[in-house]
Amino acid sequence: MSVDGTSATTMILDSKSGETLGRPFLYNESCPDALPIVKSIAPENHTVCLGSSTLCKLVSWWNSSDTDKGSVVLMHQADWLLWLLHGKLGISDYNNALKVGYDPELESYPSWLLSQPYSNALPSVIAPGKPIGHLKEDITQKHGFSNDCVVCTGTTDSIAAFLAARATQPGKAVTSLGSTLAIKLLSTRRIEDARYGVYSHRLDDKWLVGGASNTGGAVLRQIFTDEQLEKLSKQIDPSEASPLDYYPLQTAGERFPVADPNMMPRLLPRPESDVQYLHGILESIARIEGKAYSLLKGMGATPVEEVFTAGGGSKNEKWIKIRERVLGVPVSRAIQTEAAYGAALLALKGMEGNI
Ligand SMILES: Nc1ncnc2c1ncn2[C@@H]1O[C@H](COP(=O)(O)OP(=O)(O)O)[C@@H](O)[C@H]1O
Ligand SMILES: O=C(CO)[C@H](O)[C@H](O)COP(=O)(O)O
Repeated sequence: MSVDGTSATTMILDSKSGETLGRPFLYNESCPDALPIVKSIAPENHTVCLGSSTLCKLVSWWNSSDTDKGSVVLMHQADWLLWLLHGKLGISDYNNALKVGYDPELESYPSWLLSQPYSNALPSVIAPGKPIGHLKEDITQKHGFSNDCVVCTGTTDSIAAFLAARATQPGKAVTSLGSTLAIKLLSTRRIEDARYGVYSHRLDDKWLVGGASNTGGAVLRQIFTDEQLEKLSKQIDPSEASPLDYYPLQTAGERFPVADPNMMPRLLPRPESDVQYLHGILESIARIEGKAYSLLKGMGATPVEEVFTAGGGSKNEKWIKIRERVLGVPVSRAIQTEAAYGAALLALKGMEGNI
């Protein structure tokens, strides 16, 4: 069994009682108060040098909480859910731990992080899909699971979506069109630059390069119901380029392909026709996606050759055609569009490798 969760969704717990110390920090939440401190200890433009990084959330909590800090542990959303299943506190994977500063190439935390006063709060890190232990007995009995059910380390939601798409060759990519737009491009070369919200996750001996924008389905849901999206999309001609130019965001702040905490949403002027309005929004999100893939190519990543689509937006065939026109490469719906399918494949891989 394994779990995927939104990257950088962060919880601080008492490492003795397991009680949470304060509220969780959500994946797209920014802690600008901590950014100057993090930039002063990390290498220039390192992945953690984003206000929404897990390390910024840890530093912000550490410097603002009056809680006794003698026994605290940081956990990510997936780590915490898995802990409820296996009962071993403080274990993470090198995908979820990337944004707190773990180096998946060195397979360790860097010295500039281990020398910090909060380094004892950092979780131990193993590869995704590695067995941690059996399900807790109360869980097994309550839910009728087999006694030999093993819980494995997890990953982040957009990496799980990539795994679900079963893309294995460099140049293949998965765009997750969920609440947000998250991009994962399989590359032989690792790249990162916090100025653009670009980072690389390790996938065995290759790199999943990309980032996560704050644009995406959550903006659509603010304006249209899913039923309206389906009805209005049927009336869109995807071969026609929309003249409308938006930057669809729910609130101020963008993470990728531009890291700007002050970027304002742009969703006006609104035309009379809802069909034209939706067309403009879908096309504008496609342009952001295209800018992201061009940025990754310009930074030296393997150029994108084909894009598979995951998430709720993958059901929109007209949007897929708009994106194919804007990106200039084949775009299709992934064979499995649910990230959870990728988490299941990770658990299967973990068990096959350990039987
Ligand atoms: N027909 C559609 N066209 C475009 N987007 C859609 C359509 N139906 C649902 N969505 C979008 O899919 C999103 C939900 O996708 P999902 O992958 O479940 O998101 P998440 O897991 O990030 O919450 C919603 O924000 C919604 O706007
Ligand atoms: O936007 C998000 C969720 O919708 C997360 O940031 C997403 O997990 C992307 O992060 P990562 O690239 O580390 O998987």
